Amino acid sequence: MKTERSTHGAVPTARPRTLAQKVWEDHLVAKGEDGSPDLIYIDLHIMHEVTSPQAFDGLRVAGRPVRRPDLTIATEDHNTPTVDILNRIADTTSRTQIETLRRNAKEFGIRLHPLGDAEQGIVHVVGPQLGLTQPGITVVCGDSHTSTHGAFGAIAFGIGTSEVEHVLATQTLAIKPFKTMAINVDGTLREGVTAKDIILAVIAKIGTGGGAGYVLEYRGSAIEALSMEGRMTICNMSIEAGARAGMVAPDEKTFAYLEGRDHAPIGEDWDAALDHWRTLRTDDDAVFDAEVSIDADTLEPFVTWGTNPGQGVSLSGVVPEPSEFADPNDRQAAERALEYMALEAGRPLKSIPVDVVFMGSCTNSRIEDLRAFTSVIAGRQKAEGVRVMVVPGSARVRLEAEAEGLDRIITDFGAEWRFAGCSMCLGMNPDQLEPGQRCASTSNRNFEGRQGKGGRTHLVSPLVAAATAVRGTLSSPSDLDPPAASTTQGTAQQPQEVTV
Ligand SMILES: CC(C)[C@H](C(=O)O)[C@@H](O)C(=O)O
Ligand code: SF4
Repeated sequence: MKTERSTHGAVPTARPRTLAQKVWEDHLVAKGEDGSPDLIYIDLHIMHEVTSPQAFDGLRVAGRPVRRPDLTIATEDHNTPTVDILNRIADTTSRTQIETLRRNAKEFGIRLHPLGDAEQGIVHVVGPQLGLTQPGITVVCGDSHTSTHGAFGAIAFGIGTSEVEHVLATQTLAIKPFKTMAINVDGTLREGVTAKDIILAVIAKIGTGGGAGYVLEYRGSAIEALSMEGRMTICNMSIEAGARAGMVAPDEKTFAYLEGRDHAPIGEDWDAALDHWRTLRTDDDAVFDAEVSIDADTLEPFVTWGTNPGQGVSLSGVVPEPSEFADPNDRQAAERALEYMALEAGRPLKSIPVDVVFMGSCTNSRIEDLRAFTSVIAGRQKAEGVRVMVVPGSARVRLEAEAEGLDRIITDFGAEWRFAGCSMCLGMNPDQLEPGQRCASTSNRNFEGRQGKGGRTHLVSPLVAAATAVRGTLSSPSDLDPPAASTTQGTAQQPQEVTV
């Protein structure tokens, strides 16, 4: 995809810059004067059925075409069922949303990956998988978790429906530059601790509003050690810390992930791209507007106990006492959350039983997430009475998982193996919790009713989700292992295990 903007680094500058500043300045069409927004060029616009209908209506009324259909791509994800996907969608609103997107894509010449297509899936899984998400580009979507794409060193953020219309019409966006915040995560993660635990710990530390107005740059040895999937998990949840965007500087892992993907540059273009991408790092002397540090060595698996993603603690801990919160608002929020979650302060988190385990969402539904999940459940049986749903992020992830035999591990375990989509991440499709049900979920939001009216959500990593599915109570894989002295699996200490 060739865009219309001038050469990379068009704004000559000697001052040390952060990664975000470099990418931003590289996309400036017009600099805003006196505090008014900048106009920036958008390289990639991804769309789904929920936030696009009014934007297309606006274009129709104005008689305007889409300026760059070739930089625009749509997929169906939120309203889609994850079983019987080729049947007529039963719910009228969902069906209308999907049919409207199909009509709009056809009328405006936009590439759409519908249900049943090999590239259909959650919008934030599809972009990277096709190699559309690349270092140094700008990515927007009418969806807050667009921050996911920042894992490649892109500036990627969610926009509202009127902005979607603006981007469709002009391929530009008027927006003020973000302030920059460094999130330094140094050290080595212990076994069983993952990217999801890092980001839950970051949000617990800075709060759900801590990142407001900033683009977060995750850096440090623990971030460098993560796979691209792990980096996507972290950037995905930047919005839950209040930030519109999160980024990781691209490195050899990024390039290796991209090479050979459908839309990755090839030949000389690849070499030229690499030369540019290698410049996309925060300069040594650059100064961030804010910095936060997290010690990776001491992190443990994390779990949320409340109704916002900042209300999280180590899984080995207890439900906190609201009076521990100094801020009266936090105290009140904790009281209300405990009531909604039907939990009492002081209760060990590992004693909490769940009804459902949801393994999916744009936070954790890529192939590596499924590998992590199945590595724990392989050869075991799910806890009795617990419903376990495994939903790949895209049709391609589903195919990959099946080629590796992961689907067999999942169904042998007693879990449901579904088709791709947002599924139980939010209550916009048939996959929902019943009122009062409690769920360990690998998704990113635990708001009241998020997974279905009256449902209760505990956000966890795929490893914790898997161990919880085995034991039926919030657990980490280390709870499943035999004592250190023994290496035998399926012994008397683990009656829940079934040897195959
Ligand atoms: C429906 C969509 C606008 C929304 C978002 O912006 O994030 C959804 O994806 C979510 O996760 O809540
Ligand atoms: S999976 Fe969840 S968070 Fe991601 S886009 Fe879909 S609804 Fe939003």
